[in-house]
Amino acid sequence: MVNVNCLNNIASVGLDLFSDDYNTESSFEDAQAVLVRSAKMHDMELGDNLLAIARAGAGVNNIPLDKCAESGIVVFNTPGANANAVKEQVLAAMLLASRDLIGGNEWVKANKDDADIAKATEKAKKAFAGQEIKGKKLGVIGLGAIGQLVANAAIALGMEVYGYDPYLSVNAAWNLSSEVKHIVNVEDIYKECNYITVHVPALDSTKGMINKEAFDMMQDGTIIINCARDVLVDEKAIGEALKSGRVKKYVTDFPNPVTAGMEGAIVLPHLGASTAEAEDNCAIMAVKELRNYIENGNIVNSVNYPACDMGVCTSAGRVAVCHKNVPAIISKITSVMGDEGINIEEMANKSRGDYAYSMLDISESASETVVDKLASIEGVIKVRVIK
Ligand SMILES: NC(=O)C1=CN([C@@H]2O[C@H](COP(=O)(O)OP(=O)(O)OC[C@H]3O[C@@H](n4cnc5c(N)ncnc54)[C@H](O)[C@@H]3O)[C@@H](O)[C@H]2O)C=CC1
Ligand SMILES: O=C(O)C(=O)COP(=O)(O)O
Repeated sequence: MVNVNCLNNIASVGLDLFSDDYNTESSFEDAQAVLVRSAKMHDMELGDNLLAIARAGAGVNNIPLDKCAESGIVVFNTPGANANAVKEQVLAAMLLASRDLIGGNEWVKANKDDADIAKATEKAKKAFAGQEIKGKKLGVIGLGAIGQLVANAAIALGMEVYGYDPYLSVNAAWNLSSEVKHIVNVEDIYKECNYITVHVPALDSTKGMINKEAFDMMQDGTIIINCARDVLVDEKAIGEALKSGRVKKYVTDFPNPVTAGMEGAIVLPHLGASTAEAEDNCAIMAVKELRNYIENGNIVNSVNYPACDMGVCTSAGRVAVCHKNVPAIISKITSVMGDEGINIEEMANKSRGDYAYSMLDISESASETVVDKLASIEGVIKVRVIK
């Protein structure tokens, strides 16, 4: 039985994909596999039995990726599975920041008992007049799964779109409308755009990237949308930019003690991925990734170990080894097999930064002796007999 712990609510359509060999009611301490959304895991004690964590979503800043890699715990996310939900929220955010629909609706609620509300409406409405997004310039910072959908949708809505992503993958570039203007210096976005939306992960290199210097370059009345992470925007600086009129509206998906009451901000309670469709997509992808890793040893969509996929094992045995990415370790692993008279029928080795992963399809199932010998090699972190 494989113990699975869910740190957040995970859509049942995903959990239903676990076979009877999985117990999805496990405690965290006893779990071999964990499913998580936004629960913060940095201070959690990671058990020796824990093999994998799947983030049903995109952002992994709530998970201690290096600590997991060091312990041979493979962390997965679900790239793109909630991107459309966030794209639709960004479109709504641009419209909410452009038309005072929230203020207008509040006025209606406040005047609901007025028998003459229809007449009063025609006088009051000028207070809620807005602007159109068609023809305006939108800057998209980060053109991954979400950014590219936002950019393409904005083109379809008649906006002029500037896109910035120095690490853009070739696949992502293929998906991007040719009408998106390729920006190589992010300052051009700050200087030129009426709307700016950010879609980068929270990393040391991106924290506070939208700061005072950025606001100083912007035009008065710029609208900022942040459905990525609060830490990307310097909150003191945006508070001041809202006061001065440099920024007209800040739409953020991340309430905190600073943003929650910020004048000029529209603050949403982290709803970007909260659609039935996105929750189902993420749960299905996360469970499939976990099962593929637990049952076959394959790594697909990991954020701390390399991709490594040998399909379903057709040999008599398969061993998977999480190890450090250091010289001579592969020859030590294969020597153990040779010394034990085991034939390696197929093998894969992949590395990612300081860590690597080897899978060996072998002529017999690895014995305890083989596992002990592999585990004692310096730099080997975790050895698993898959078959
Ligand atoms: N509000 C919500 O509920 C949700 C928020 N998110 C947030 O949105 C972020 C992006 O999500 P996805 O698009 O799915 O991720 P992704 O990994 O597909 O795209 C991120 C993009 O950012 C780019 N990037 C990294 N550093 C950059 C920099 N300094 N400047 C410009 N571009 C940079 C990368 O090259 C990549 O193309 C997530 O990391 C997460 O924090 C994601 C899903 C839901
Ligand atoms: O996928 C992401 O990065 C998100 O921010 C979504 O978070 P959630 O799964 O709604 O807690």
